[in-house]
Amino acid sequence: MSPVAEVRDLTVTAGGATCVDGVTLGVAPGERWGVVGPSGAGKSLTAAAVAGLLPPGTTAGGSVRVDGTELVGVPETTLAEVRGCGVALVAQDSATALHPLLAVGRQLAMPLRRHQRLDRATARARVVEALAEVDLPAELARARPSQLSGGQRQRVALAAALACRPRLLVADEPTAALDGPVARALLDRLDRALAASGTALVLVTHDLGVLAAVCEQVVVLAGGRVVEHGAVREVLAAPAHAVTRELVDAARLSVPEVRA
Ligand SMILES: Nc1ncnc2c1ncn2[C@@H]1O[C@H](COP(=O)(O)OP(=O)(O)OP(=O)(O)O)[C@@H](O)[C@H]1O
Repeated sequence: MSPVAEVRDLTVTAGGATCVDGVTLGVAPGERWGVVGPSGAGKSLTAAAVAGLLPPGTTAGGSVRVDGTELVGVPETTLAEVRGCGVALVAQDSATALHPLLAVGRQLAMPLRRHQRLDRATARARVVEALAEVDLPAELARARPSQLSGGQRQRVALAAALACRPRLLVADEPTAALDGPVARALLDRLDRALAASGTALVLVTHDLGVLAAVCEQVVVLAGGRVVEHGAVREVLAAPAHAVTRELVDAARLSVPEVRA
């Protein structure tokens, strides 16, 4: 099967500095990759490039293909099409991107109608389904984000990302703003929603426990470069690079926690 995402020799420069330097990565359908590394390693910029959402002031080189469509050096219109349904992003602050006063259902339905050209009734049904996938009741479609808890808002952001049934979800520290039990509950929903839809995942996390619980493959970045990659279980059990060893030592992760 052709890969969902193919990243080849990706570079991202900002203000004359090379922040991502030659990253290569292939994501197969349904596969779950974690991206870890110290602060400033280039994890977020790599994730943003894969999602076609690099911030202004940055320039990408190399190649990022999602579902066969090139994202580097293409017009915003092409990126917008791919973001519609090929790839979706959920970030630490995704919940804050929701309009606080606009009903949840309307916000989730808008991209479905625009990108998938669903009629009103079909979009509404899909919104209810997307909310159910993250364990939120249909009535919540009528609520405004300002009426919800932080955890509920982040679940809505996750439902919004998954509503179009993207082939790839890019999640950049999606639980960083949530406390322990709420974060675990969100990851549990993410896990189940991905399993149900067969959506592949690229997950940026600083938490090796989260990595081990959610992902099968990992890429370790340092200084914008890939220093190690492979199966999570193997990399965490026997880290080959000093940076990975430091991360593992810091997390004091026990091997039985690692996802099979
Ligand atoms: N919009 C931007 N403009 C200029 N430089 C940036 C921008 N975004 C990131 N950088 C720089 O690029 C480098 C990599 O940043 P990035 O956010 O990808 O790292 P990270 O591994 O996600 O770090 P953290 O774990 O701290 O979030 C850093 O040196 C950062 O200062």
